[in-house]
Amino acid sequence: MDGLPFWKMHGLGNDFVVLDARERPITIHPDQARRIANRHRGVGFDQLLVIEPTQTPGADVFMRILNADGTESGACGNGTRCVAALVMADTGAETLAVETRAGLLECRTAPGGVTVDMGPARLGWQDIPLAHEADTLHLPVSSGALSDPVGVSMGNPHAIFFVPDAEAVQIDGVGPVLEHDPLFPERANIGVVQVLGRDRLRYRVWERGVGVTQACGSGACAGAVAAIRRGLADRTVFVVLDGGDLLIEWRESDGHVLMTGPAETSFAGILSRDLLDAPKDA
Ligand SMILES: N[C@@H](CCC[C@H](N)C(=O)O)C(=O)O
Repeated sequence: MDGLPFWKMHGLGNDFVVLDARERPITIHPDQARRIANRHRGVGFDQLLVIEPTQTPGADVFMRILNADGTESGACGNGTRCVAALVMADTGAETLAVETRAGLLECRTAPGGVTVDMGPARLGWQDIPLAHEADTLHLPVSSGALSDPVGVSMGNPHAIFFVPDAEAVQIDGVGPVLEHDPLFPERANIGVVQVLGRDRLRYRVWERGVGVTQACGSGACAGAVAAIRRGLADRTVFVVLDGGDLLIEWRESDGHVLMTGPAETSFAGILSRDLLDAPKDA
């Protein structure tokens, strides 16, 4: 395979390699994704995003999402803002419909970035999914000082633990244990939330398939939904992540979650052939 042009983008430090497969198909094997994700020998990313054509009525592009460990996810909030910003800058449009495995996401330019309608928060135990029936407002899972989380699917699985001090949680210790808990057959993104006020939440994350990241857009949505379900926050909240703030609204009329935040391009480059050569675990 020849070298491939890419963009390096990020949303609040959650960083992406973005590939454009609209004109020419691009298949990335998990082993290739892991090589590109390597921050010493590759380019480094939290997620690899592939923009693909779509036949779905109403959709402008399809976005494939690969984690740094090569696994695929249904949702990536920060990545959706970045892909939307990139394509909208290219076409001059102010709106874009991005199809993902989790559904069609309407995006529009907003002051300081992009607003994404992340679709409805899904709250059934099969939606997360869980290994067995359980109340998603009080999941029966714990590790160390973390217990009694709320389960939310934003198209990908999230467990949100409420804590008195988010900074005190050793997220890289407890995160991998909880990510692989048998309650989560597809593993889960693990978030801790400290309520700073009814309109302000502090959120830290251990991302499924990645580890600690500076920000997780779908996780910020899940954190807001969890806090609202528990009666701890209003319908519109700022979520404070390591990389900055996102504005999240859980709309009462249709249950959709709206996320607003920045999307930035760091640089453009070419993925070298050695990163793309025949997959080692094909
Ligand atoms: N960083 C993303 C979430 C990416 C996917 C996640 N790690 C998963 O496996 O579900 C975001 O901004 O939402």
